[in-house]
Formats: sequence, C-alpha cells, structure tokens
Amino acid sequence: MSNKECLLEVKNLRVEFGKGKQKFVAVNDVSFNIYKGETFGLVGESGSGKTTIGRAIIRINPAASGDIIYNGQKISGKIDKELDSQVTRKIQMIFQDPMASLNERAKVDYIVSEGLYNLKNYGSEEGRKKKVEQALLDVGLLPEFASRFPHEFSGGQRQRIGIARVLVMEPELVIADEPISALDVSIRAQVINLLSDLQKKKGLTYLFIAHDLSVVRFISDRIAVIYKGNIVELAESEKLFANPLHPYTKSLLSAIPTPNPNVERNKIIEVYEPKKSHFDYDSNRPKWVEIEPEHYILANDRELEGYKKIMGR
Ligand SMILES: Nc1ncnc2c1ncn2[C@@H]1O[C@H](COP(=O)(O)OP(=O)(O)OP(=O)(O)O)[C@@H](O)[C@H]1O
Repeated sequence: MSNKECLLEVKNLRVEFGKGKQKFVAVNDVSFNIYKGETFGLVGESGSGKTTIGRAIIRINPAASGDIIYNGQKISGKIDKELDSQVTRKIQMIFQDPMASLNERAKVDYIVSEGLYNLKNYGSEEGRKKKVEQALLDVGLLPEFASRFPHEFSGGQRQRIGIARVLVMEPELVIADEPISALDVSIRAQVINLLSDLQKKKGLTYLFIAHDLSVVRFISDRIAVIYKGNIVELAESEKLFANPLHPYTKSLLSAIPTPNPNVERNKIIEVYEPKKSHFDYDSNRPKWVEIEPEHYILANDRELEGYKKIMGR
C-alpha cells in the first residue's frame, strides 16, 4: 500500500474470560495495525481467539490489558459518550451465520435500521427509509424487500441483509467474521465480490476473519496468523504465501487443498505441535519481532536466529 495511514492500532491486547483458577486467556499480547483502505486478514483455527479480537475492537469484550486505538484515539476502556457513539457507528461487524444473526420476527426494514434506532438521533423517518432503500440496493437487493421477513430469503440473500445493516451506518472499518463460512460454496464468491466492490465504492477498511487461508489470500493486503490467542506471524499476503516462516503458518498452508487429486493423495500435511514450553512464561519466551519490513514473527531468540538464517541474513 502506498498511502499508509493507520486506522486501527491494537497494542498488546489481552482478553481473559473467567476468574481465578477458571481464568482463561483467549487473546494474549496481540499487536497489529490496520491501514486505511486495506483488507487485513486474520486467520487461525476454531477457538484461536479471532472472534474475541473482533469483539474487543467493537468493545463487547473488555481488554484485560493493552490498548485499542482508532484514528489516533484510545477506544478501549472507559471513553466519553461522544467518542463512544462515533465509534459505535464507524466500526461495524458482519457475523458468520446469517441464519442465526437475523431476528426472525422482524421485517427487513427493522433489521437493517436497528443500528440507526440505537443511535437515537438518526434523523427523520423519511431519511431513515431512504437509507434502508439505498443499503438494500448497495447489496444487490430490491428496496421492496424491506417489508419482508428473513425466512423469505436464501442464505446468500440473508448475508446481503446482514451486510446492508452494516452499510446503513456508513462505517469506516468493517469486521467481517467468517462472512462466507456458513454459505453454500456456490454463492461464496458472489458475497466476496460484493464485499470487494463495496470496499472500492465506499472506501471501506476490512478486518476479514477466516479459519481458512485460501479464503483470505486473494482479498487481503496483509494477513495475520493466530494460534491459541497469539499472533504468530504477520506479513503481506503474497510474502506470507511465498515465504512462510512460522511452523504454524506452514502447517496452515500445507492444509490448503489443491485441485490436483494426485497431489492431494500424496500430500503430507504438516501438523504443528509446539513444544510445551513455547508459550509459557519462561526465560526464553517468544517476542513479537519485525524480522524484515512489514513481516512480523513471534519467536524466541534461538528461533529468531534460525529464521534469519533461512532468510539469508
Ligand atoms: N464469553 C466467553 N466466555 C468464556 N470463554 C469464551 C467466551 N468467548 C470465547 N471464549 C473462549 O475463547 C476462545 C477463543 O474463542 P473465539 O470465539 O475468539 O475463537 P475463534 O478463533 O473466533 O473461533 P471460531 O472460529 O470457532 O469462532 C475459545 O476457547 C472460546 O471457548
């Protein structure tokens, strides 16, 4: 990206659930930036903490420590009302399952307007209706659909409704949490294309969450790989694919299916099993290091030496 203006900074974010002996660290010391206008992919297996990070950014999950900075202003912890309503509007999240995330008893008009209603002073009723119409058009649905109920729509159309309810807020940063995982394979590309078109048209910035590297590869400018609450590697997409360093990134890459059955049959998937001590807080605990420009890795001193050798330095 030529023009690198930072929209979101996540600094040493830690999110915990439970207390005392039950305490569980879902996100551990995670740091990354998202630049204006880019698509930032966040990839990792189920339970790795992806959604928790998204929910921390929209301030549903409180940060146990660390900061979240949006457009230069700290938005984690206690913030004033004005900033709160600003970011509530500007940062929006699209959810995975369009079947579960839409209120069945409400009409599309209400569903798409919900965020506006929460803002209280959303303007005139006529203005609201116009916004809903425009949002439906933007996602390729007819304005008449506003008077229908979610069950009248297919999975793909429902996800479009989910996108419309985000667009109506005129967001800057959209967190798309596995937006196509629950959809039929045949319509996934349509939804991805819609998201790309909307990004161009409206200058949106995306945090795109997925468990599958192949999904984020072509739409992401940069990708972060997360394992058990720790981001282990972050790089520009093509760099990550061309030169993955961390063994977990390698194992994710090796798991991507190829269209060639002969290759598939003989393929060895590298399973990542970190040494028990790796993420412990021992003396040689891994650090988050920029190993080359825009390429970060979580490694302890010894591993770092190894990676540098691989890179011919
Ligand atoms: N409200 C909560 N209370 C307790 N534990 C939670 C809560 N929310 C998430 N967790 C735990 O935190 C970990 C990370 O969950 P998270 O949903 O962020 O993972 P994920 O990478 O998004 O996975 P998935 O793809 O399955 O959604 C999981 O072990 C999960 O069980």
